[in-house]
Amino acid sequence: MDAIVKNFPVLDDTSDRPTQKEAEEAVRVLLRWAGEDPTREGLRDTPQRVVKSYREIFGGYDLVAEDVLGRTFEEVSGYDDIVLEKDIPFYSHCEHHMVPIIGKAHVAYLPNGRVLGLSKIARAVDIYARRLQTQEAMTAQIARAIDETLAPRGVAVMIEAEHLCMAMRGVKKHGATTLTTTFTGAFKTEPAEQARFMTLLRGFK
Ligand SMILES: Nc1nc2c(ncn2[C@@H]2O[C@H](COP(=O)(O)OP(=O)(O)OP(=O)(O)O)[C@@H](O)[C@H]2O)c(=O)[nH]1
Ligand SMILES: [Zn+2]
Repeated sequence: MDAIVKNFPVLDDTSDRPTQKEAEEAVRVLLRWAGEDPTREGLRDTPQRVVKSYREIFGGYDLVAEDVLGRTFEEVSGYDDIVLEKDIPFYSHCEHHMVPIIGKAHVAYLPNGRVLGLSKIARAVDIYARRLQTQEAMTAQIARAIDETLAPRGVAVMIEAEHLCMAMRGVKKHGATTLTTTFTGAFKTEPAEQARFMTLLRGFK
């Protein structure tokens, strides 16, 4: 599992990164390759816009989920039962085709004294979504980041998503959904806890 969970090989030395101008030139090359004229009025600012947009949708490479998840607190009157954040919408891009993956993440954990700010779970989901991904890796990465930062009694992550590389091209199966899960701790070792996670997900759909 370690290979796919490991943080992405984000460039250590930022000087290895192409400049904004080089990235814009790459977009111009793709436009010409597709048969377009990048100098026509409608496309003149497109390379700049694409790079700006990529900066946002691939912004997860510059962020560390563990930093976000590090903000925890324990004043919850002894609450120690399941916390489930469901239907967290996300947009990612598959690493094979760089085409969108559109889905929802459901994330639960069993606290061990400390809890996470609710928004931090969604922020962590976004950090991993805003990288090139496989759904399996993204699921495992979210679970591992929460597991290692919060040290809860267990983490359960389910992702359901549509891969546009399967819908708009290739096999063209629009509407097919992929489900992936990662369980750690009690969710992995105790079937009853895993069943409770599933029931809570189904129960409120
Ligand atoms: N397991 C997994 N596969 C994915 C994911 N996203 C895309 N893929 C698959 O990655 C595979 C890449 O297959 P290749 O044969 O190398 O590429 P391709 O010729 O473009 O394949 P087709 O999509 O079948 O046309 C395809 O089967 C995709 O459906 C993902 O998140 N997880
Ligand atoms: Zn793909």
